[in-house]
Amino acid sequence: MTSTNRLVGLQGKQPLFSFGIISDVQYANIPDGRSFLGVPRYYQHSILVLQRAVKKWNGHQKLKFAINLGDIVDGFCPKEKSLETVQRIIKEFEMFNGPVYHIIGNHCLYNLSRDSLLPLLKMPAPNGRAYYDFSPTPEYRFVVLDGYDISAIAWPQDHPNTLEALKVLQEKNPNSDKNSPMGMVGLERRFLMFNGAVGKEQLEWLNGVLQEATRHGQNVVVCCHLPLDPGAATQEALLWNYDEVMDVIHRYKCVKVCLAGHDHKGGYSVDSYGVHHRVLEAALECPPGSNAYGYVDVYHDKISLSGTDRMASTEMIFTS
Ligand SMILES: Nc1ccn([C@@H]2O[C@H](COP(=O)(O)O)[C@@H](O)[C@H]2O)c(=O)n1
Ligand SMILES: O=P(O)(O)OC[C@H](O)CO
Repeated sequence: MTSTNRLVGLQGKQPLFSFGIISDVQYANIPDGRSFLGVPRYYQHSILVLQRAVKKWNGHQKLKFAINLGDIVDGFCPKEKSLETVQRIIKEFEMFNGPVYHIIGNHCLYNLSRDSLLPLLKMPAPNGRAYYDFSPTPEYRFVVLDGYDISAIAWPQDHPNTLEALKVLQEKNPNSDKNSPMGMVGLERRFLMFNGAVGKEQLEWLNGVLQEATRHGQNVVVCCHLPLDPGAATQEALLWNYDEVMDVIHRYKCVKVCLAGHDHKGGYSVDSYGVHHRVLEAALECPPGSNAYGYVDVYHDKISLSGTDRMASTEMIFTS
């Protein structure tokens, strides 16, 4: 037995690879505030959480990449400051010694148009898309979904995707404030303007990626700003067509874990097909001095999230 093997034996199995994770930084250089429901939001402190995350990730030394689950800037950021604020946050992410994979969130889109946002976030996606996949090792594939593909906040006002989204909201949400779920019942409460859907073309693309991953025997992690399982998030935070996306995912056995942000308190569930859903606690809601970030160890048979402070640790063991 070599000394390395002995060490592995003592410490348990070594991960195939590891990566850093954070969500909903929602930084703005404005006084602290509260959500609509009164939850405190620490707009200026959140950048410190991000800085501490990056420092920790760099100290770890073995993280292959980091994932930002969306909403790096807050909607209350004064619009004349949007560009410099987004650039400032991206610079903080760039202090990480490795690639960072970004996902767009509603607050990003309140600040900048999709066209200006995407080049700044340097997504590895062709044709101006905000959905993509990457394979950090032969055993794994990551799929990043754009939950604001069909959305009333993500495209020019006359864009077909905006018009399609407005039609959905008109049919599903009776309120004049389309961000209000007032009077809406159960899962129908997700039809809010700050959410959106994955369009038909993206669904077909997802199906193709999962087919290919299955052919290559890869495990898949799906990431989306908007949660995909009612068990892991409040109804008001779900992707409009989470059910259609999950129908595609459940056709295959390769998707083991879905990661999301948006629902700031965080959540965790395992659905009836054994897919793990982990919604991450927001950096924005960390009172000064506290944190919400983590790193994830990836194995053949499980994914283990080690969270800091407000981000709970979660061991996700695969059932098949
Ligand atoms: N229960 C709710 C939640 C939200 N709204 C509307 O959405 C806007 C954004 O909400 P935040 O949680 O990000 O503050 C808020 O300004 C409300 O218009 C709502 O009506 N009811
Ligand atoms: O981060 P926000 O302002 O989009 O809030 C999202 C809600 O918490 C979803 O329930």
